[in-house]
Amino acid sequence: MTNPKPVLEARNIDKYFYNPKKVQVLKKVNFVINRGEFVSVVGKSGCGKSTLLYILSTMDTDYDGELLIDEESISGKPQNQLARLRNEKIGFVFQFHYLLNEFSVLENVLIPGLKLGKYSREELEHRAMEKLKIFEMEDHALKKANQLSGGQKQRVAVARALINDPLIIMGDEPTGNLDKKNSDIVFEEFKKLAKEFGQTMLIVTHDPEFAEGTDRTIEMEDGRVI
Ligand SMILES: Nc1ncnc2c1ncn2[C@@H]1O[C@H](COP(=O)(O)OP(=O)(O)OP(=O)(O)O)[C@@H](O)[C@H]1O
Repeated sequence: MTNPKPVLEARNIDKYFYNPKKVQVLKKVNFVINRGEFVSVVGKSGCGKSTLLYILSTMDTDYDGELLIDEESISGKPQNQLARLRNEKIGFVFQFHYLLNEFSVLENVLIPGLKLGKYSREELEHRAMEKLKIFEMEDHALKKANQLSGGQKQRVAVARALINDPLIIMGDEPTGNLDKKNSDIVFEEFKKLAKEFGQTMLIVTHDPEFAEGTDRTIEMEDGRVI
């Protein structure tokens, strides 16, 4: 067995909100996600899951403790460096797909690639088609995003998250807005990414079935990992 390689590490993360009283919503959160792990984060509404994901995804920098991505401490880095790191290393899938309706499926998938600027437009189109194929969406590539069903849109959102070959995919309730049938389909796609591609993923979910299908579950209660 090769040694596990840490992709994401939270060390003693504390987070406070002032509304207007000071409230601590994350309390000494510690964990490591290793390469190839498919991990879910569960816990009751209000326990701090979204707050944690916001910090882990480098979008919220106002916390105490340390965050390491790819074995590098990123706490205290300037915003422009964080933006680049996010684009390069993290793929996002949210509850709502956030596709641009007036753009084609193909364009939606390649946009984060254009932003990163590592590949030419031609290469990106090729890569985008490859990602769409994983989810059997390649035949829809030239449709406008608003011509797709909810489940199809979310599959495109997952393909988009993969365009820059991220180190880790983070999801906030990626099946939360879908009916049972579509949520099952999207969940199967996540499982396929884990099994066939060894993609590292950290997914916040309310769905116990989804959590059960992941390699490991991080359970939160009142701002702590239990
Ligand atoms: N911007 C904010 N200002 C003040 N308090 C906040 C803010 N955002 C979240 N909170 C509080 O922080 C706590 C954790 O919220 P968070 O959204 O992280 O919970 P969650 O576990 O993701 O909940 P849910 O499952 O309902 O999405 C809650 O008590 C919430 O009211």
